[in-house]
Amino acid sequence: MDDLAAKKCVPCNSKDLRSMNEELANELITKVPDWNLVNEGDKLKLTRSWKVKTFTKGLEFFQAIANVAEAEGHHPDLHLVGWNNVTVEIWTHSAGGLTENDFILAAKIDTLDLAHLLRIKPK
Ligand SMILES: C[C@H](O)[C@H](O)[C@H]1CNC2=NC(N)=NC(=O)C2=N1
Repeated sequence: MDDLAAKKCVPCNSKDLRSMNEELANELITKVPDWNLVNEGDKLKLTRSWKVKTFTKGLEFFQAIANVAEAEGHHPDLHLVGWNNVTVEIWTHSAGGLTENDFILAAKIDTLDLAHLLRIKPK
């Protein structure tokens, strides 16, 4: 399975875009091991959480992700809770579940250098 981060998302309005089954999702999640595969009432999603240094750095974090999403035409759900807790959820709304687009977006987000925005976990 080639490098997901090097791939391009396909338009979500293509008629043959179908959500994948859990078996394939369990295979693909190994390519983005820092993400969680969650099943929310039979809808599969990818999620990942971070702690940011400040509320405004959380917004910078969102902007960096938004730039990737806009370039791909594929968008995550962004949550900033309790001023410094960021959670990103990714799924394909038009397919009602997961498609390869979601894993591509997650892999591209993982290539971003956002360490300067994050609270370093105490060892
Ligand atoms: C026309 C365009 O492809 C759609 O509106 C896109 C925009 N971004 C999207 N992002 C996600 N995550 N799911 C979608 O179904 C979706 N649809």
